[in-house]
Amino acid sequence: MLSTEQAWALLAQAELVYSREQVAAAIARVAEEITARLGSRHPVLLSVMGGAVVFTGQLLPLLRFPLEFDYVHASRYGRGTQGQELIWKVLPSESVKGRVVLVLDDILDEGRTLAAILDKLRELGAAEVYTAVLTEKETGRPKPIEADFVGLKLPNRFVFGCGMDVHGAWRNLPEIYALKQN
Ligand SMILES: O=P(O)(O)OC[C@H]1O[C@H](OP(=O)(O)OP(=O)(O)O)[C@H](O)[C@@H]1O
Ligand code: HPA
Repeated sequence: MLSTEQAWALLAQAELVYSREQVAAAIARVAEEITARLGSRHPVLLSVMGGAVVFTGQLLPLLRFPLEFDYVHASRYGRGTQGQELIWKVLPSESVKGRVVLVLDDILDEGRTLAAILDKLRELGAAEVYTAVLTEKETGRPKPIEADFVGLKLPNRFVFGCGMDVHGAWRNLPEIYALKQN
């Protein structure tokens, strides 16, 4: 865990990538796109804990149509900055069977997390699966999946804020920052 001083030092040295106003505008646009595409489908929204917590909390009140809410918990970065094998902490519930499902996540980086979640949902018999991400990192490398709804594009840097953590800290920030490059 970072010490309190280390957490503040990381933030002081970081670069602002998107302001809270830019994040809010992107979420409002994504909400309109989701409404246009899924507003009549009574979907199950599946939030990927813990990173999607801020995106989910800001998006849901902008969706004025019938939906159900559930969550999964999968992690492959832990407190580090390099992805490892995906660890399932809470699997999708069987109630996704036959349903239109919209998966919400904070970031599409290498795409391995969402690809594994989509595989699991299809295995459980979801009828259609869509994905909405607050951010997508432009890694310059091919990804196993493409998101249906994307809020903001990110540079190929380690970022934090708006649900994304740096060594476990700063998910709570309303802006998005890039970690100082060494
Ligand atoms: O596209 P990928 O390279 O697979 O990375 C994206 C995933 O990484 C983060 O989760 P993390 O493993 O850090 O768990 P967390 O949500 O608990 O922070 C993020 O919330 C995404 O789910
Ligand atoms: O750049 C990132 N920041 C925080 N969490 C992440 N999970 C995947 N990529 C990132």
